[in-house]
Amino acid sequence: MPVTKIDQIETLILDIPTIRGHVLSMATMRAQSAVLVTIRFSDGSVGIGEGTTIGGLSYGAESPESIRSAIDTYVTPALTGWNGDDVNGAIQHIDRLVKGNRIAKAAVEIALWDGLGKRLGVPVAQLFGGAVHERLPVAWTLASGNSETDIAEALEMIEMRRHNIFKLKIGKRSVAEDVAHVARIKQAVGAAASVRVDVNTAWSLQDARWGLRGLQDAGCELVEQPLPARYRRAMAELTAGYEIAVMADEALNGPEDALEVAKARAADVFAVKVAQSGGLKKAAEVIAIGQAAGFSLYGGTMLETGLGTAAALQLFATVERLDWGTEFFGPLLLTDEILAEPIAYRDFCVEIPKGPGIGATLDPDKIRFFRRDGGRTLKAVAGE
Ligand SMILES: O=C(O)C[C@H]1C=CC(=O)O1
Ligand SMILES: [Mn+2]
Repeated sequence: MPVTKIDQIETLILDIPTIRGHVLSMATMRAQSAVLVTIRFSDGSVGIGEGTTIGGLSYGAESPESIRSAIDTYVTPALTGWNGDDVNGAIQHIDRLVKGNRIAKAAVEIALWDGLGKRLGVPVAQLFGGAVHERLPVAWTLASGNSETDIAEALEMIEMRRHNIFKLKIGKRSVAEDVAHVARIKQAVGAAASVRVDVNTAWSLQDARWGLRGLQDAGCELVEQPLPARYRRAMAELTAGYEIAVMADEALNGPEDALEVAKARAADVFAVKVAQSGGLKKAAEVIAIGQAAGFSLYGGTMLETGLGTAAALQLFATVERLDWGTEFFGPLLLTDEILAEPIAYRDFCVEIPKGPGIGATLDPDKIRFFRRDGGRTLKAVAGE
């Protein structure tokens, strides 16, 4: 049988508005920008992948533009002509040629797994040993910037049975204001929901000591990345010092970071993100390190569209225990769906898409409409 080669790798940026302003400590999102990767193979098969970050360069070291340019300039020439079935060889080759740029690598790797799964007629979960879940619990992020709006949103989500886990984005206001905001929301939802917060690295150790004490007294169950990613010793101090669970997010850029965080006991929980880990395989390694070191796990998102979300679901469907559930709600934050068949959310869970590859098919009209080079301006996309 002839080898199935990588013929072409195409990239484009999609700008899709969010349903409301998403207020994070480092940026307010009004649109999400996703890099879509399409790999065409010599047998006519196609694989798709997504590389997405949050708030331009305000979340991490990669931007939509840098993701696209890293792929076009360095990854594509190195992989053109490569055996498309040799996903491991392709990943290792790129790792030797390109340092960092984990989100760019993840986008290409997802498209490679998708192509392989489609050619074999199996879901990507099968390539990782098989799914052990059909659905996973899914959180929603309350980040309108206003307590009353957040409360109304939370109550509506509980009523619809769509979410009963809420992650509140804090760190923009003073610690005292944030704690009061969290307490108001927890009081409003009561025992019907789990309330957690994400500080996105905004606090100093001093802020965090007051913050964690106040949050746990308010009934908040978990605090995500209160301190900058490099502050492992201070994160370890917080982890040991309070009952509230501490979760590492920005600190986890791949398996090497996972090992360091584990060694330092610099969290209780790993938020595992496919993009930040550098792909599905690397995310599986982060998960393995977390499990081996006795950490709890959580499926994290970069607020990907349905495409990146479907890819993540393929991996997390294979994980035995996700004690803190997942936050794979990205498509629900966007005004429009780019998949021909949307990912299903019901009974407080997200369902693992079925079908070969990552289980996602694009709606070509939506891609045409939202592509950045389609002639529309970012401001028009955001409805300004
Ligand atoms: O975890 C983050 O920092 C990013 C993200 C995940 C959910 C959300 O609302 O923002
Ligand atoms: Mn986070």
